[in-house]
Amino acid sequence: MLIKGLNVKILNKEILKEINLEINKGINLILGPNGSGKTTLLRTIIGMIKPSGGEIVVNEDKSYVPAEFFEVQMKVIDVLLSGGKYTLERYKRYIQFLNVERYLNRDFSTLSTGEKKIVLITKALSEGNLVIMDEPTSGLDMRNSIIIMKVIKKIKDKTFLITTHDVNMIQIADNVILIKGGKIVFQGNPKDVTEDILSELYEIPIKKYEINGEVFFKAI
Ligand SMILES: Nc1ncnc2c1ncn2[C@@H]1O[C@H](COP(=O)(O)OP(=O)(O)OP(=O)(O)O)[C@@H](O)[C@H]1O
Repeated sequence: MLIKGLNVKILNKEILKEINLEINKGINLILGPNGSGKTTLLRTIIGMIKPSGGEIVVNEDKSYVPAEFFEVQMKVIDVLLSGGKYTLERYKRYIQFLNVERYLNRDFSTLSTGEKKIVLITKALSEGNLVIMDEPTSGLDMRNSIIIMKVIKKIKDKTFLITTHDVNMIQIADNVILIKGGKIVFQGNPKDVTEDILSELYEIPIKKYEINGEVFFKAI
């Protein structure tokens, strides 16, 4: 996917300013403070918001996991099949990986927040080649967050565009995009994300730690 000179205005306010991005296969991770424009960018890519300028070139099938979702009175299996594009066969792999079998005949509205999220992630992973996920690990416990991250990391043939507030996801990314005030302030290799860059992004001191070769960031 290619984004060229993208501008988005909402109620006459510039929310995204001159966004240029090349999004390739692997994990593309977007981080930025609250209100920086992450969700607006994802919503513009999926066509929910009309840009005021620029161009988005997408050649793959998109799927989307929103950060917040509406209650629907549907069985989980029908939520998965909604859209009517694919049969159940298509979903079996990730139903199994993410242990969703046990919910299939439950009413979606009766699931917990985290369980709902896992169902929607199962759907998105099964459907799209460009998988767009808004804070997929928020609301998930540590075990489920790790399971989702490991599953995503194992998938080599898809393009992921993921927003998060979890700076420790940086190390599993192939490409890191930092956004502030509607502008891209950094794009590149996770290894090049320094304490200084993150401290400036969030306007608090952040320190980098290495434990057994793994990198962690922590606000101090
Ligand atoms: N429909 C709207 N009307 C008015 N302002 C909006 C609307 N949608 C978004 N905004 C504003 O645009 C800015 C970017 O919002 P957005 O939801 O994209 O941020 P975000 O980076 O996803 O934030 P968060 O981390 O809090 O989820 C915010 O200042 C928000 O208040």
